[in-house]
Amino acid sequence: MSVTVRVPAKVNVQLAVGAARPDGFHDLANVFLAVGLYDEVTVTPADTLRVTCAGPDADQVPLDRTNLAARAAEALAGRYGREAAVHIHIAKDIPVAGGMAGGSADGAGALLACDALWGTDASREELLDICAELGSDVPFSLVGGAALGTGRGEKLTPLEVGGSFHWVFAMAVRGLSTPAVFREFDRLVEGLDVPEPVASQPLLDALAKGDPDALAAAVSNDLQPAALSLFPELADTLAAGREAGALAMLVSGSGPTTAFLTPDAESAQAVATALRTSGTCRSVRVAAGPAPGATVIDG
Ligand SMILES: C[C@@](CO)(OP(=O)(O)O)[C@H](O)COP(=O)(O)OP(=O)(O)OC[C@H]1O[C@@H](n2ccc(N)nc2=O)[C@H](O)[C@@H]1O
Ligand SMILES: Nc1ncnc2c1ncn2[C@@H]1O[C@H](COP(=O)(O)OP(=O)(O)O)[C@@H](O)[C@H]1O
Repeated sequence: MSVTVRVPAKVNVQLAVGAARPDGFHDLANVFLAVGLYDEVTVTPADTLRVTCAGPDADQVPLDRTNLAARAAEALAGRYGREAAVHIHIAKDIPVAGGMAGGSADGAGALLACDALWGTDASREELLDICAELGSDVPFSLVGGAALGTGRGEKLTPLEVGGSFHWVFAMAVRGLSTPAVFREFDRLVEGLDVPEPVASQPLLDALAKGDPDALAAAVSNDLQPAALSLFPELADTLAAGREAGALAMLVSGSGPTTAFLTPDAESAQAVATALRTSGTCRSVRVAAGPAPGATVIDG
């Protein structure tokens, strides 16, 4: 018997970053929107814990115990005093090291899949606690939809969304490491007074109304200057999207995936076509959000 869970990618429509905390993390006002690009995580009983992965970026995914899906299975097994004896297969469609929380998605997916396979019947709170131990973005991958993440991003408040937003994502030729981008943020703000991160009310209103023009006027990402500093060519991708008529363009989280907000599904296709021919990115995908969080689709 196997269980398969589908888990979405995310884009951060606002990412406000505070000063580095004593523990090295940064307080955030992180407005997550789940989008319809998915990994599928399948767990099957096995003699020992084993991870396999298929998909365009599969060669960049670690298959050892550092894989977030393996860590999730071990964390749940540890709490319930059992062995994490499962084969975890990841059908990966979310770009790796792209600022779209692909690893976090696999962590949340494996957790939910193992919970169903083993019949542990952990409460939502318990699953969210394990997610927060695995990484700052993992709780949101479980929950999906739209949410404000505070603390290091793990404390979630669900947000109302009044419609579907149409996005184009441009994948870059290489990845960016999240810690390296936060370190670059620290370097760029050195000597400056970094304000407390707060969610933008106009942005929350735009989400609630489902108004793409208002959302376009309100999106922001405090990590964008750091991502551009480490990966200057991203400015060319952003410019290509602007020329193609996107309402707004920004780096997704720590990058280097760039995200383009468009008025509707048809204009998303047009912006995608222009980006594909611009020669400024590796590949282009269209996806709408909000999308549901981790969901058992089989088993
Ligand atoms: C930046 C964001 C925006 O959603 O995502 P990505 O763009 O990478 O997907 C997240 O904050 C990434 O979350 P996640 O990838 O889960 O990070 P974690 O494993 O918790 O932390 C990895 C490293 O990122 C830095 N980090 C992360 C979160 C945070 N609030 N402050 C930090 O300084 C720390 O250096 C930490 O050691
Ligand atoms: N299941 C996983 N899928 C992808 N990357 C993983 C996974 N588990 C651990 N990682 C590690 O996490 C790093 C960040 O990957 P990812 O979560 O895709 O990007 P981001 O943090 O930018 O959203 C990868 O470079 C990889 O070393």
